[in-house]
Amino acid sequence: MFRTASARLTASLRPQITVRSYISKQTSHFPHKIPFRFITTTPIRYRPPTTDEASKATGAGQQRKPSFIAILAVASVGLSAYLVLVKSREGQKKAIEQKLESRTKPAFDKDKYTVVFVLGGPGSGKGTQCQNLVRDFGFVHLSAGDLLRAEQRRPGSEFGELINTYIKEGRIVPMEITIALLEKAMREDGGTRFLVDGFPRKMDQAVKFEETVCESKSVLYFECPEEVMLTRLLHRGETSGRVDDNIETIRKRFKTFVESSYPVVQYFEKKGKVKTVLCVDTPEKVYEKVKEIFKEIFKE
Ligand SMILES: Nc1ncnc2c1ncn2[C@@H]1O[C@H](COP(=O)(O)OP(=O)(O)O)[C@@H](O)[C@H]1O
Ligand SMILES: O=c1ccn([C@@H]2O[C@H](COP(=O)(O)OP(=O)(O)O)[C@@H](O)[C@H]2O)c(=O)[nH]1
Repeated sequence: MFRTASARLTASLRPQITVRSYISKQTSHFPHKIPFRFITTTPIRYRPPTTDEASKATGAGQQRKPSFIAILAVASVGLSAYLVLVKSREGQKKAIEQKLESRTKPAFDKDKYTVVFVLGGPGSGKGTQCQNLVRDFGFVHLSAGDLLRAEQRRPGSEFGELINTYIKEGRIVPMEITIALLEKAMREDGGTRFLVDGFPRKMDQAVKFEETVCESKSVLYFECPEEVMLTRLLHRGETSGRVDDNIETIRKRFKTFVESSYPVVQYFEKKGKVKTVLCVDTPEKVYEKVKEIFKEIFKE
């Protein structure tokens, strides 16, 4: 990480040094002083050097080797910037942690707010079905992945690089960040019925969210064979522009799902909250089953 930050800094500084020294040489030596190679013993009429000759004489355009001191200076600037970023990121993470720790009850009362967790492997169709539920049941769709990607793109975000790294590696972003984003989105929306899509993906997230934000009413679980999810994700990857819709990251996401996320489904199963839908059929057929389940749970 440090290397990347300092390398980027070096890269961004290097052209400026070259351009600046080129300009200062241009103004101090040319045209008042004629470069040495244009002074000859035979008197000739002065002709201004061509751009090519001038640049050869001044050394502009040539690859300069940065001195050791310059490299050291750039590296230490890079390191300091990186340490400041880490300190402020850690500070912010700690502040969220403390805020959550200090709560004695969830921020949202489960009798006034309805939270349904929508779980399933990557590419099982969670997002697709959530859109149908928003249309027919007046739910607000909160995709944890979308919220993380938005935070990653937000200019000035302390977590942008960290989120990008976790997503690219198919790992689960530290829970404080995701929980804070979900809670903020719930507050800002002002609705009362939420589909929390793709979260919780790990036991610590499940426990912390229910303790501090809101207890879930139900869990919708999309069961899907890996080969089917793989085909869908590779197809989605052709247009999604997502850094994780590629074969290498997809394999890692499957592993993370089996090791960390499936235990969450089992945890809620023991509590009798899970409704499972097999989703190898067409989106329309899958939705028929989902709709029946929602009609049953939310009949009013
Ligand atoms: N039942 C389905 N049959 C075929 N393709 C589907 C089905 N459901 C979703 N898809 C497609 O598969 C891809 C992954 O679906 P998506 O809803 O984004 O999954 P998830 O949110 O679980 O990652 C998308 O390109 C979507 O259009
Ligand atoms: O609570 C979450 C939800 C998502 N992610 C990250 O976001 C990626 C994409 O998740 P999303 O739900 O958008 O897509 P899916 O994997 O379900 O297709 C995951 O692989 C994780 O790296 C995370 O860290 N925590």
